[in-house]
Amino acid sequence: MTEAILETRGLVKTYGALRASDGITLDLRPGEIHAVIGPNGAGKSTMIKQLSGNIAPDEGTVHFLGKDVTGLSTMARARMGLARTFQVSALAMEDTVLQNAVLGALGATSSPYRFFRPALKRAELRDRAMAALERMGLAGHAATVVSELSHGQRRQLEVAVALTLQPRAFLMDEPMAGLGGEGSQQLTSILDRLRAEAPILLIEHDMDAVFALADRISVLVYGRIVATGTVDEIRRSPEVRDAYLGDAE
Ligand SMILES: Nc1ncnc2c1ncn2[C@@H]1O[C@H](COP(=O)(O)OP(=O)(O)OP(=O)(O)O)[C@@H](O)[C@H]1O
Repeated sequence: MTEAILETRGLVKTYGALRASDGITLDLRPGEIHAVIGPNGAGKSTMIKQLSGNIAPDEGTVHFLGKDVTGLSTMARARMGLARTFQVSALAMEDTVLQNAVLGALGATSSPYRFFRPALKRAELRDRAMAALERMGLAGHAATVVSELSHGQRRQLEVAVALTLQPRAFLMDEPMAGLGGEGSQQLTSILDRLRAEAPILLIEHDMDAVFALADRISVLVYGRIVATGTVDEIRRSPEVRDAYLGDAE
């Protein structure tokens, strides 16, 4: 079996009597998009926060690149190459596209004295930032202030900022939210290409995007994974239809 890039085993997170994560075991393999779907309140965000390190599980482990990272901070995981995007837009709206990308690249450097680096190093950061912008088709907007970008372009910039981290895996929480049809189609084709760079764990309500992109889908209901399979397997599963898809098709 291919070795997983990211893996959870038996994650449990409780809030009072509520088991928001109830023994979640799943993995993310090289080159894939693994989508996690489920009704509102199923525990998708709680799960992804445990993967990124924003909250600690009560039980269970998270392994990234073969290392147990359960006790590591979000920053330590990010420096290992775990990139989280889209939960809350972290862009500086009054700065330019390039300034945002440079800040992202700066965040990826590990020295605590990074703000005192000589100008020469800054040129490296700038090059890395420009390369990421070029790959997202934003090089022509490098000098544009972020608040002037369209919604879809901001999402592209968020991906570019994540790319400056030279990520080994992406965690994406509802990237299609708030995008119109054209915007989600554009982002869908970007994510489609991005999986070759690093696999993507994708939480998404837009089922068109999920069915178009996912190599595997896991269905989360009341904090438990009730099924994992290919798009066809999940579409055909009566259990999944009952639990989640309902009248979606
Ligand atoms: N900090 C918290 N304190 C108490 N309860 C919480 C907390 N965070 C989440 N919950 C509860 O845990 C459950 C799972 O929430 P979570 O946000 O993970 O679900 P979700 O699947 O991401 O939902 P949505 O699709 O609506 O974003 C919900 O019942 C929620 O009310």
